[in-house]
Amino acid sequence: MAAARVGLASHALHASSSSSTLVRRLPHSRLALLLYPPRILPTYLRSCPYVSAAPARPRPRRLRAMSQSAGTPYAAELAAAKKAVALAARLCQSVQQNILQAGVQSKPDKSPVTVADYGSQILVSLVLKMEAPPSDSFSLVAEEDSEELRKDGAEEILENITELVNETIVDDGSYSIFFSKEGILAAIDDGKSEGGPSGRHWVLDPIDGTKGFLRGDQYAIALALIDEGKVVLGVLACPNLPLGSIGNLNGSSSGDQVGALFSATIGCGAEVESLQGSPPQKISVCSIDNSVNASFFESYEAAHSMQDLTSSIAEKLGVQAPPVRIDSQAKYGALARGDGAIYLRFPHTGYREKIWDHAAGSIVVTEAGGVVTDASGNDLDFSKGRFLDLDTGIIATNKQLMPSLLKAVQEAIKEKNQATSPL
Ligand SMILES: Nc1ncnc2c1ncn2[C@@H]1O[C@H](COP(=O)(O)OS(=O)(=O)O)[C@@H](OP(=O)(O)O)[C@H]1O
Ligand SMILES: [Mg+2]
Repeated sequence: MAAARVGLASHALHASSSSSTLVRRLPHSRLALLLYPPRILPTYLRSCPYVSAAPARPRPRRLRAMSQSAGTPYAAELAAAKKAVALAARLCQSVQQNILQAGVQSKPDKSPVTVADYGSQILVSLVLKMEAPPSDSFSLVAEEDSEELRKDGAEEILENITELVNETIVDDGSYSIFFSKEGILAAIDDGKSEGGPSGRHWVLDPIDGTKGFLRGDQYAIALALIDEGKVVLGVLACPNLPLGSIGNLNGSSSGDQVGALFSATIGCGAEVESLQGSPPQKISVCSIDNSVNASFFESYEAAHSMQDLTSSIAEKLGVQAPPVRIDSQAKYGALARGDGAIYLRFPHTGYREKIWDHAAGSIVVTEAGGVVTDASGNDLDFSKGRFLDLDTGIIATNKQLMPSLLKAVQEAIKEKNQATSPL
């Protein structure tokens, strides 16, 4: 089956270069740092050598306050999470725009994505520390750490990250904070938490789908909160995903707007809004109950999922449509709003799934009425640290299709194992 490809580089360029409603212009306050009591300031913000008040700049572009339903559980955390990923998305968009303009994607050079990865993680960590309600201790389980940046030869990249982060903060205007290089390294290492079954842990993939990011295609900034071992909220910023459906599966959107922000809080449903700040709309998974009419998502990268197995599953279900291959957790977002019916992810043997690749996406889908399980039908367990301890793969769909999907998955796996096992 030929795969439909959702690549929207030209939309991304358009979206990020347009005069954006993502921001509103507010006077830059040099006093902002003083508004936060020292006990909730990040360590690196309390240490004078690392940061200083940023020089005032004209016309800061402060991120618009995101919607927040007071009285709902985790409302303040959700507002902070949305603001964090939207700010990080802004940094990523500007880097991706530069990559595409410079034509780096045709001759892969990992350094721009590295700068964006670290920059995104620093900004998310900063916003969470500044905006989320203080808890006993701040715990962030994130993909990046500073080890590589502390090595000889990494000076230029560290310089670039520092500059980019500081520019993004000044441009936004919410905080009068200026990172030194040491502050940047310390902020990255905020993400070294191991997570676990007790307490609260933020879980972050600063750029999920790095290969898609480099290609100019889909990627996501994925942030979730785990409370006592359960994912309780998730946000997915997908800067290149059309705000409307990609249901026609040919890569073009039903409208011109690009940049979707998915969010979900446990027990409160899932929503999508524009990354530029439109009112959130409730979303739900599709209601298809006959798999013949279903379409399915899988990884864009063949190395990330066993496509022979997914095509055998699709065949057993009678799926007619070609697979829709999208990078990153944008797949979960698209599934949650009914753009497709099934998500299949079957990494090659030996790969261990990380919690930041599924925490945000899975709650967006379950709160939209879907089901996310491993290949044996077990719920995903986010309480075991940085890895998911899984049986074989991850599948997601609506409640009606799950029984037949599980049956097809188990049959296809059995056949594959029989075909590969020595006699
Ligand atoms: N070998 C292998 N097998 C399975 N999965 C892997 C593998 N290697 C990486 N990864 C993880 O996949 C993340 C990207 O998600 P997807 O596979 O859905 O998207 S993509 O098609 O690769 O773009 C990708 O996330 P990022 O590293 O954040 O891009 C990885 O965490
Ligand atoms: Mg990832």
